[in-house]
Amino acid sequence: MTPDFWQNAWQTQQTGFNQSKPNAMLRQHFDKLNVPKQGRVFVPLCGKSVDMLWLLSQGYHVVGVELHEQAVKELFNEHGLSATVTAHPTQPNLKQYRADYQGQTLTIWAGNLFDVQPDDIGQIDGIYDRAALVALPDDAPERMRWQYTQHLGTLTGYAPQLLLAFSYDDDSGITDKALPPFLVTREALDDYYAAHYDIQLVAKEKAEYVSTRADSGYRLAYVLTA
Ligand SMILES: C[S@@+](CC[C@H](N)C(=O)[O-])C[C@H]1O[C@@H](n2cnc3c(N)ncnc32)[C@H](O)[C@@H]1O
Repeated sequence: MTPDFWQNAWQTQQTGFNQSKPNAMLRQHFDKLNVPKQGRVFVPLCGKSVDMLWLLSQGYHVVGVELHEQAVKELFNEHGLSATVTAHPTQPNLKQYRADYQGQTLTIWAGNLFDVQPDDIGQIDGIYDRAALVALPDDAPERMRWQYTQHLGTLTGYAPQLLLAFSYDDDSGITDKALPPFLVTREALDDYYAAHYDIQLVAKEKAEYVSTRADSGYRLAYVLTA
């Protein structure tokens, strides 16, 4: 999806992906990454997810990237965090928001993930992908999802990753492929990541609602380790 699509989604409040409380699969499976306390967790396409507050509360520093700057401001404001805002030294489209939270640091780059470089985010010990990979299409010629996974690897050195995804009961009936969230099959995951990670499906839970299409299916949690 283009940046315009997401800016418009936020502006028109089509943000059904926002959660009111920390994700159950995050809480249950994040420790499988073995990220040391005080380690640094990267949250790509982070929105204003409360999952980041949960990660901070567990003793991790969090680094996120989000296109929609207003969402970043809301994240800090809604949790009573006073952000220090800094311009990027060379990239005019990036702005850093930073605050301390319970002894840890929350750093969010407001801007496009593809403009962010490894030096901007520093050493990363773990990655949390919820509604990031599935938010991107993979149609040729852009292959945005492929580009995302390769850039994520460059940014993080393929740090261990908790990746949340979903599947439908019956994929054959899904015809609307124009809007996110997109189905990411195991074959596609292997294509993106198998050269760098061991990919383990650690949970598959039946759910009545797995996407904005209201199709029932399964919530999936993958742990990716080098
Ligand atoms: C489906 S939402 C998920 C947000 C968050 N991960 C969550 O769980 O609530 C996808 C988010 O990615 C952001 N986004 C999309 N493309 C982006 C890009 N290229 N760089 C940074 N953020 C992007 C959108 O603005 C949106 O907030």
